Amino acid sequence: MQTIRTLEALRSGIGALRDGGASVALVPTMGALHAGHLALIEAAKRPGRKVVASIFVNPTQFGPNEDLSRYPRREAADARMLTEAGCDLLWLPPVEVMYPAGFATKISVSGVSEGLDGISRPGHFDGVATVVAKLFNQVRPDIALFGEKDFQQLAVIRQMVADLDFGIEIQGVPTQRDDDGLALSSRNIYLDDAQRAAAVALPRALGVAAKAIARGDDADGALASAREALIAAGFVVDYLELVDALTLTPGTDPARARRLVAAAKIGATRLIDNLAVPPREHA
Ligand SMILES: Nc1ncnc2c1ncn2[C@@H]1O[C@H](COP(=O)(O)OP(=O)(O)OP(=O)(O)O)[C@@H](O)[C@H]1O
Ligand SMILES: CC(C)(CO)[C@@H](O)C(=O)[O-]
Ligand code: BAL
Repeated sequence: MQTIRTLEALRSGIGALRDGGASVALVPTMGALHAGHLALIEAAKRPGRKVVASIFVNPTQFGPNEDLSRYPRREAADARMLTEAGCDLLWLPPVEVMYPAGFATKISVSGVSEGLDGISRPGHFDGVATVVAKLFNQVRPDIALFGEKDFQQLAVIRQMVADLDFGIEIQGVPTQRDDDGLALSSRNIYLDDAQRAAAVALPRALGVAAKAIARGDDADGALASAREALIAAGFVVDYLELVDALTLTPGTDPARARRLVAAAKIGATRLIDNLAVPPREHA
């Protein structure tokens, strides 16, 4: 696997990968890789397709009081994991390559980016959309893969790609979880043992609520119980909502696919998770 840090080398590296007619898949990440990221690499692999991963801790998607400075950085271990996983090229741009002096453009996706994390993390999705658009223009992949763990991010990117005619296929990959159900996340390393043990309440509460709502129980009651379970486990709940899986607006129509989405803090660590609530037949 080649590790590349300049745009010139990236251009020739991608050109070499495409030699002979291969297509290119891109897996954008912020590094500190875990099995969730490797599932994206695995899902990207196909005969006749080369896999490019990017690692860039994007400053513009972090709020002023967020964890940019302490976000885990483990370049060498990440490169080893990607090599073993069969990745063909690692794009590791320095911050001055992504945001040279005078950089002045912002991509802002309205609608799907406005609720949920869009409220709690103002400017976050502008930062994500802008850096992903840059990564798309730099790598020019045929397909890009993103995790469903960041469900709203996936919706924002799908909207941007459709609106701006990127012509890139976007594939969502199901959330990979630890044995007890906690979604894998680079931020899980911030949790101490007691917090890690308590964190399992998040997928559990979502699981109980999703089942109740799917069988037709009162959704507001199920959401309230889930919030109470999180508080009892020591979380401060940011949001726990039932939304339409496509528009991310309140999910009141049981005949449509819905998603339970949550963000909650345990200590200083903010975790997110979500679960599908399938449409009810004959609803
Ligand atoms: N558990 C997971 N299952 C599937 N995909 C995942 C998982 N965790 C992260 N991803 C995906 O990997 C890509 C890169 O994510 P990122 O590098 O931010 O990792 P992360 O674990 O989500 O980090 P963070 O803890 O900062 O949210 C995103 O598309 C994200 O949705
Ligand atoms: C998509 C992404 C790489 C953009 O910085 C980031 O938000 C992430 O890792 O999910
Ligand atoms: N995994 C999404 C990136 C972020 O939280 O900033």
